[in-house]
Amino acid sequence: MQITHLHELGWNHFFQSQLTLEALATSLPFRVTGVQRNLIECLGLDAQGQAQSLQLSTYPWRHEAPENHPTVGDWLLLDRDLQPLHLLERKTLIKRRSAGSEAVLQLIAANIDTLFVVTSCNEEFSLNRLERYLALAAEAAIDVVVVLTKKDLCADTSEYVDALRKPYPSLPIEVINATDAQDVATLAMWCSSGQTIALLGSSGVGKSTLLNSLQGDDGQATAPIREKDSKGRHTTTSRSLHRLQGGGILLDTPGMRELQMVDCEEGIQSTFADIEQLARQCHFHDCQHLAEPECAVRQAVEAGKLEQRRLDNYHKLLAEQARNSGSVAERREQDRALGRFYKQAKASAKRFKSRD
Ligand SMILES: Nc1nc2c(ncn2[C@@H]2O[C@H](COP(=O)(O)OP(=O)(O)OP(=O)(O)O)[C@@H](O)[C@H]2O)c(=O)[nH]1
Ligand SMILES: [Zn+2]
Repeated sequence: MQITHLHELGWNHFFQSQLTLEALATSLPFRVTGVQRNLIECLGLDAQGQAQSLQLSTYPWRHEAPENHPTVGDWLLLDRDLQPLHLLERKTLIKRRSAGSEAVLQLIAANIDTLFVVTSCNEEFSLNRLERYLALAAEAAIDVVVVLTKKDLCADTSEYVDALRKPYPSLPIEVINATDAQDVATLAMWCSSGQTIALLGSSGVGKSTLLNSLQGDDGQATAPIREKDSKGRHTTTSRSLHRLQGGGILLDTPGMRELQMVDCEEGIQSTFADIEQLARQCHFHDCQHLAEPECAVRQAVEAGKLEQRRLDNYHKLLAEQARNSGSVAERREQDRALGRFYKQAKASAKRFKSRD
């Protein structure tokens, strides 16, 4: 990816304002384009203003909590010798619980401005799934645009739009044929220079198709680009960042799939603001809206004002997030305890050694 100005990578006032004038003059911001095991890939301008893609070791972060490790989309400050100084504060962050039984917090992506939640005008469309995505985005404080694909294969798309409009009147919804570049141009206003976008959606809804259409003639840029690192070695970089026709950046990482709710209570609350509002009229202030008497939420369901499905999903997502957050917190505590154990073991080993 060729760049001549950091703005093309998404650099803006939010990040710049974190730097003192001195830091601005003496350090170099690089954007993280990929993280693989012990290597961080990043892209920026060197001291001569030349575009550079670099691979750096994650070693300086080895003692940091998972939340403080670099992730795709992060801005990393380097010194003039291209050595890492520190990460800049994130505008937004998407995280998840890792797959498998181990409850480890994984960072998915940082500094996304707009999330395109992609779903199709067919049986794949699921309000439950959309509510989950909306809660995740709300928790990360990322703006959402719902993109309904495959309109060309659907006789009447209004039922899908209406189902979303009712609970979310101000949510931007775009109905498109993802294979048609002209149609996809309706998304241009979110894809201008300096903007970072990500796609979220199930397999087969048209994310890759949409990416290709948004890239226009630059479509081939989807393939990994080989660039030289600071030592002149060839590296494959920028695999997760794609430049769009409008100048924006699309951040595409495998981790966006199978997102689970972690630390997401506020996101769920704002996504289900109607239920939260009704809950204020429940007789018990800690009403769970299950079997309590004088529950305004259940009354709304009985009166046909609130879908039973929506209430069920609200309960399900809250339970899921409580379970995941709990286990992540437990896991953090275990890690901390293990860290203390290692430290103690090291200290006593030293003591024994000094006795020899
Ligand atoms: N007719 C039509 N076909 C579409 C549209 N969007 C996607 N498709 C087709 O649907 C199939 C799946 O699209 P992909 O772009 O591969 O879906 P994806 O979301 O990237 O899927 P994963 O890579 O599995 O996550 C492809 O054959 C596309 O050509 C659309 O709006 N209209
Ligand atoms: Zn209630």
